[in-house]
Amino acid sequence: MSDEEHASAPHWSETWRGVEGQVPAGPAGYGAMIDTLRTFLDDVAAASPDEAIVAALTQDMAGWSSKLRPLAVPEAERIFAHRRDLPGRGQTMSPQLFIDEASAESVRGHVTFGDYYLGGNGAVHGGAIPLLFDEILGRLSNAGTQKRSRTAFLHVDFRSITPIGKRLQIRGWFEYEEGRKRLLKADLRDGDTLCAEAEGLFVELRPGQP
Ligand SMILES: CCCCCCCCCCCC(=O)SCCNC(=O)CCNC(=O)[C@H](O)C(C)(C)COP(=O)(O)OP(=O)(O)OC[C@H]1O[C@@H](n2cnc3c(N)ncnc32)[C@H](O)[C@@H]1OP(=O)(O)O
Repeated sequence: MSDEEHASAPHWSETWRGVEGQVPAGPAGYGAMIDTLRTFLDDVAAASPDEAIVAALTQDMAGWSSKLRPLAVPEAERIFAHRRDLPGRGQTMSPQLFIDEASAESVRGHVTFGDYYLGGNGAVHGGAIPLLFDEILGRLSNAGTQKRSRTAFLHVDFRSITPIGKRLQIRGWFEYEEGRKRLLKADLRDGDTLCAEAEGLFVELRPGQP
């Protein structure tokens, strides 16, 4: 999918676009590069390569690292994880989250964990699921306000295995706000099956707090 198609696809609602503000300009094709990287990581995880492939791949990857290293920039100028117009914010640490509907109070989306996120026996790794919840609730907590917050705690209950390779539904919503504290909840479902649910406390940062 091209960057232009990403931008017009219904994965990122106009509502969140409005409340999250501007996204950094990046080179054309950045989203497609990240998609390719995701597919690559899934392929690496699923493959059993021979010695020749391992040697060639190691050399190719080292070559790309030496091209990228001199291009490193300070955090504020980075594109990776800052492209909020792309599913998964243009990063590969957590799975590609598609936002289907969002407001300042709630969000609904879908996600498919690739082979890269496998824990064992077809189930998603138990550390990847809190990452997804932190991502969706962290964004929701900050949607609609200039007052940024950080996760103080994130409680996750794993209710049944989360399958690899299936399109799953995720929801997040505000429970209440009390002073600087914002309590949010989320759940992750495979059709009618509840896979996991989360409760997170997000605390609004004071001026100057990192
Ligand atoms: C392009 C980018 C896109 C952006 C898109 C980004 C999406 C991803 C977002 C991910 C967000 C993250 O993962 S953030 C990274 C992970 N989180 C962190 O690193 C946070 C580390 N912790 C901290 O910095 C701090 O502990 C804070 C900010 C959370 C709170 O410290 P503080 O500001 O000094 O506040 P403090 O006075 O202690 O607490 C305020 C109130 O909250 C309560 N409180 C505080 N912590 C807790 C706690 N763990 N459990 C219960 N209650 C707590 C206190 O009792 C108090 O209640 P009362 O007495 O007032 O009733």
